[in-house]
Amino acid sequence: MSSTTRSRSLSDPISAALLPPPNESAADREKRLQAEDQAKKISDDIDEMLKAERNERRRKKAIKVLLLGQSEGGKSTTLKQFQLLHAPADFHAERIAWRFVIYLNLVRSVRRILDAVSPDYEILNSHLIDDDDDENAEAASVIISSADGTTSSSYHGIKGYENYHHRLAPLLVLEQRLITLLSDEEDNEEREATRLTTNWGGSHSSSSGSSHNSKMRPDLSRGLAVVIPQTVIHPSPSSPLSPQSTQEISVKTTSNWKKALSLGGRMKSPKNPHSGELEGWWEDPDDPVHIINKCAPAMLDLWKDPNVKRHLAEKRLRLEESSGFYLDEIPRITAKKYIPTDVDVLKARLKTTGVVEHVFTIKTTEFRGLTWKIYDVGGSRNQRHAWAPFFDDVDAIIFLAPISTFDQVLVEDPHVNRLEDSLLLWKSIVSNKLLCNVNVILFLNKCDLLQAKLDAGVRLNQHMVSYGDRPNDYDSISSYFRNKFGALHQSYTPNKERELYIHLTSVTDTRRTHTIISSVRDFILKSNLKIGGYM
Ligand SMILES: Nc1nc2c(ncn2[C@@H]2O[C@H](COP(=O)(O)OP(=O)(O)OP(=O)(O)O)[C@@H](O)[C@H]2O)c(=O)[nH]1
Ligand SMILES: [Mg+2]
Repeated sequence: MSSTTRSRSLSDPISAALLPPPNESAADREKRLQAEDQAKKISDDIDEMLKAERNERRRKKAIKVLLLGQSEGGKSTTLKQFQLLHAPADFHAERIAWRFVIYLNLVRSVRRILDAVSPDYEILNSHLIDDDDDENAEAASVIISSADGTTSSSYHGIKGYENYHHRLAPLLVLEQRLITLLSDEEDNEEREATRLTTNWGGSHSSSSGSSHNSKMRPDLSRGLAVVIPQTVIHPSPSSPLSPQSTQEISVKTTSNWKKALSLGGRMKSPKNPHSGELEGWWEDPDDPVHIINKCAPAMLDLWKDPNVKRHLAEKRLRLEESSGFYLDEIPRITAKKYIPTDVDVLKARLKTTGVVEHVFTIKTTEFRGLTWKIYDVGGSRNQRHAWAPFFDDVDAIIFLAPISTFDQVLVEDPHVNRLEDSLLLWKSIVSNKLLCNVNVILFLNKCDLLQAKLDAGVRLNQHMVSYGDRPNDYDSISSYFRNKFGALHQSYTPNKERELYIHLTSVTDTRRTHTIISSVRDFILKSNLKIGGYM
């Protein structure tokens, strides 16, 4: 240390105290400098130790992120993207298990079509028929006779309905089997929950699941749910449909379903000819693929039938925009040796119940490995009570608002517009005092579906009067939503310093989502370190 560094202002009492004594001898000076050097070394060592300790603490502390938003908003899909980016080996190891969910999603789409073109559909919806509408009035006359039991084969909406129903009946039976497969056989508690959740079992759901990890919080459930239509197997084409036949239901499963279904116990590769082992599921006569594969031509015929298409258009059923849509890829999905691609897994619809914790070790250039805990929650209304226990020590929230849903209603309450629900939910999150210091990142999601909807001529102002006569194009509408959500944050946040980051996303698009996730990850990391005083 040079003496020039000590030329401090005498008005500073510390500087004055540190000044060398007047008339200091050369020997004393040497001694003093040595002592100062030693003191500095000790101080540097302490700094170094503190830094190492801080790094260690930083390494150990998990960053906690909550994924929030309404059901079908894209939370679990965002989580899959995190996994694909940061734990690709795990993602790929689980890929094969998603085959069953994808089959279920496919069966569901087929069922929705069959229901929509069924003669009984009109019975269920007869209260909607406008007497002034000639076409519907004609349908109504058929309905009446159908209700009398006299028109079992006289439905003239789509020709060949009975034939389709007959050819596709095995799929409806398979549905039940797939649900059983997806529930965890080894876990009685979960199996009970599974049974309770399904209406065809005769009882009702206990929904927000039980915890399997005693260390987890009370509401933390590791359960996932397979979204499938309620299983109503029609005894005959003209039998009345259950009013709930197209309702979504959940089957609780544990994370074990992925392991259990990954490659099956009897499958080995390469196989031993004497062991009874199978090379792949396609050699197992009990595997669902055989029914799926056999029904493929009938599925294709149904989906390509111009009459069916016309009926769906009349009923404004745009299956292409619904979750878990695979009808455009029937030959590939139903092939005996089908292995789901990354995109297939991202598109698969699996409803979440409770709160599911996922732990990642994320490596960045700055950190060798930092633990991230990402909580994926169930977004439907009856699941939202489970969110609050996670609010107290969360570092960031990624809120997903699907903006393509402006013309849709909630599954759980058909009187509520889905976008209105998202806005209200957003308002309640951003105004929450417990969350006032939590970073909030907003994903305005399903932008690809928004674009498709606008291309199909759907007008926003017919569903949101406040939009007025502004242009009905993607750019205008997406910035309108950006401003609307942004303004709510601005008005209601208790922390006016909090910056809001808004991204327009389509979280099934891997390349773009990975770029967004990386920037969100770095932002969360930086602000977390800032708050912790590490930067
Ligand atoms: N086309 C398209 N599909 C999406 C997008 N985001 C999600 N999906 C699909 O929408 C469906 C619902 O997404 P999820 O991620 O399961 O929704 P969630 O928010 O987890 O829903 P809950 O678990 O019920 O709360 C899935 O089939 C996804 O593949 C998107 O941006 N574009
Ligand atoms: Mg989910």
